[in-house]
Amino acid sequence: MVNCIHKFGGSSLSSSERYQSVAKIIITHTQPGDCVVVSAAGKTTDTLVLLWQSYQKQDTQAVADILLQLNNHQSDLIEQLLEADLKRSALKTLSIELSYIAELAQAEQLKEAALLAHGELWSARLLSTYLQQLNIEACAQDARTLFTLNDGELMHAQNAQQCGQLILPNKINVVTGFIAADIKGETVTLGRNGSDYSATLLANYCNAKQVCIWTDTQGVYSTDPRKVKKAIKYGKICRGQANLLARLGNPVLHAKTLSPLKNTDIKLAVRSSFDVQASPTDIVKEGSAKKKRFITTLQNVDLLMVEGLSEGEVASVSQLIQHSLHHFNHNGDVYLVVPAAQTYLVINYFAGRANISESNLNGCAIVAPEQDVNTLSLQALDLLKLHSIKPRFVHQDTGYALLLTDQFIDSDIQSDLHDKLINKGQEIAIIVAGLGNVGDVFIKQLSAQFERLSDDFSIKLVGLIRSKKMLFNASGINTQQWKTQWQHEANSYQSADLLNAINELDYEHKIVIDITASEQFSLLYPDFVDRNCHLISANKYAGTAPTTWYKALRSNITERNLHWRYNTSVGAGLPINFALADLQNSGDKITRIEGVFSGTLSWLCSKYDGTRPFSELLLEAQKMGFTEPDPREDLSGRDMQRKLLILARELGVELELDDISLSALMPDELALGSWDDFLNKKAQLDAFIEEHAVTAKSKNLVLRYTGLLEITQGEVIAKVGIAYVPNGDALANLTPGDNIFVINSKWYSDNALVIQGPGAGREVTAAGVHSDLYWLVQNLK
Ligand SMILES: NC(=O)C1=CN([C@@H]2O[C@H](COP(=O)(O)OP(=O)(O)OC[C@H]3O[C@@H](n4cnc5c(N)ncnc54)[C@H](OP(=O)(O)O)[C@@H]3O)[C@@H](O)[C@H]2O)C=CC1
Ligand SMILES: N[C@@H](CC=O)C(=O)O
Repeated sequence: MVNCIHKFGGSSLSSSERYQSVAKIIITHTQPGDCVVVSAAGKTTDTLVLLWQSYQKQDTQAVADILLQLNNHQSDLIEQLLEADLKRSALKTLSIELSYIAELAQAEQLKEAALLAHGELWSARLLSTYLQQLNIEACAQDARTLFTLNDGELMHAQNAQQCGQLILPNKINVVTGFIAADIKGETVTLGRNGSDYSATLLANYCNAKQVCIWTDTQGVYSTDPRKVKKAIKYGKICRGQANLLARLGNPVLHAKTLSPLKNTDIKLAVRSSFDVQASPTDIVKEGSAKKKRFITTLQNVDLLMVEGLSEGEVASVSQLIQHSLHHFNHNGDVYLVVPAAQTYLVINYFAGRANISESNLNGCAIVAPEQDVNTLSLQALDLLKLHSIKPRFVHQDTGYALLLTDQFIDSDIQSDLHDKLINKGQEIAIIVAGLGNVGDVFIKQLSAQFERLSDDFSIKLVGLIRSKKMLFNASGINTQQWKTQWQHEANSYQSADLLNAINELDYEHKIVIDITASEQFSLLYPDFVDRNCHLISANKYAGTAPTTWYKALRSNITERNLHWRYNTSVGAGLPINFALADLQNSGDKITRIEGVFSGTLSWLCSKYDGTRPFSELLLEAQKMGFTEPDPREDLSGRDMQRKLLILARELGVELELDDISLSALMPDELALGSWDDFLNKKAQLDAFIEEHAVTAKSKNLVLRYTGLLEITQGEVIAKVGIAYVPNGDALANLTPGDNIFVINSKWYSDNALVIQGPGAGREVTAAGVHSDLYWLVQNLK
């Protein structure tokens, strides 16, 4: 039984390293009986086309040179991948084949399709042999034995039978893409990019459950991500829109690819073979995904007016020029959009029934939900006018608008169109983890925040997560009544349930807001990022994770154009991270940060005067929502140590948590055991503090808990701990609960920059998380 047809394009097989990556994907993502459809490696098809053209021009030197080039490329791949007998035999077969091509060329008997077929044959043979070398049951399948065409038409019933007989249920079948045979057994091709078509055809013939197209992009985007940085990757798009896109300039999918899936339940996914963890774009049946907005660009096309176009003619002419074509009715006439380079072939095909209406046009198409098309088309026209672009032809139809001009639409204009038309009205899904002190207040403030942001986005709270239960509702949770909904609908969950729920969300943007203090939850960040979620953290664990993990997370976030905000992880609502980023972005160099970075310890030390036991004050601070869930995180200095590490990393200093020296504000033994054990021993804490306070007082100083980060000529001093501070010192005179950051830099060298204010508390921290959310959403625009 064929479960999945995987397809790997040329870029996925362009080097021996790429073959190795593909083999890894096959090992982890296939089961016996599955098929792997392959294209020619790298630019092999282009080289074979060049060979064909040189042969036609009878340029024997070029033919010999290109054959040598092909030999070198294939031999290198074989040398690097195969061993011993397998290598010798593969090199021998290659040499025989290339000699045979040379002989045919000399005898003037080369045939184009049979020549081009070699690219896919080489890929299938090499990959299957390499898999065998890795002890995987694999075989190469020549698609000319599976797909037969009669007079250009696929013989579906016969092909399904052939596939049923030849696809081996106990092996990985590595099948050549792009090629087929006619009824005489001669090689024919399925057109440029025909390998995707081979994969969906095979899925149809084998009744597979799904097709996975592995490519060099991460999926289907709202526009070309190479030109528009803020292009949005969609998790799901429906087949109708995918079809339109294929005909209107989006190169990821080709119109033909989708046709074998019509009226079937076969799933189709587009995903990256370069970034296997990245979530795919699923191309789903009509109605199974919301309609999305896209902008595609067209370059150098002609507009042909065709008389008496009959059914099937567009498919035939597409096959002839090996390009997806779009046709439409406009004011009673039928038009075809044709790549200018192919116009003469199309005109010939229609033999007097097609005329050029406009030539050498560029343009763009806006594909959108039907109800939005008219407004978007008008907005696009206004924007193009602002860029002094005059359209020559405008057409609107179901689900799209086409604007053609004889001017060039560059990537700046494309970005502007994208910002104003596509980004506007996008949907953002918010998932909040942690509904304790801060989380609860954050959600209370959420509906007002939604209102502030609703001009540009439609934002919904879709997930609430605590340690044991979660509540997910893809169409939105009522922010005012979430507690009632929680009581009735929250369910126990495992991490996999949470990740699946996020996978299913059909939103342009997803933001996971972590207001837990859980290391376990922070370990899911890479999975969230793989699912294209932006992150906001009040939680400090990810920001203080071991450097390798932390760096991998950061680079993954950057690669996917995602954002990670964590301002409240240091200084609660104080804009410390903003300030540091701003100073550094303006060319300053920070050399020293000293201060009190714990609201809890600030409050406790300022409040403590010996009249009440320190432990009593600690319980009060806990009640006020200042402390960590386990206040010993604060007393141990660990929490402040984390904050110092986050600050250091903001300055580009590479440190691990334990590189920051620490002395605790409690006896070490109190760190062990449960919270109740701690409470039973609270007298030890009280005695410890009293002793320090008395010693400080005897020196006319006061007890504080401070942190220091100093960077001088490559030397880093990083420490947190107990300090005795003179009464008049800024660190001594804080309002209880305040944090203070005394910053020295190139510009603030003698007179430090000071940021001071409440450094803990439900309201300020929740407001700080909102500030991160606001920043993030503004940066999605
Ligand atoms: N309080 C403050 O003033 C400030 C806090 N912060 C940071 O904000 C975060 C939250 O603090 P606070 O609200 O006081 O903490 P609370 O203890 O009040 O709340 C923590 C929440 O996290 C949930 N949680 C715990 N483990 C997990 C898990 N594995 N998966 C999902 N949810 C989990 C808890 O769920 P359950 O209810 O099921 O236990 C609870 O709802 C902390 O990281 C803290 O450092 C930052 C600045 C200031
Ligand atoms: N326990 C923390 C809360 C914020 O991180 C503190 O008071 O510093």
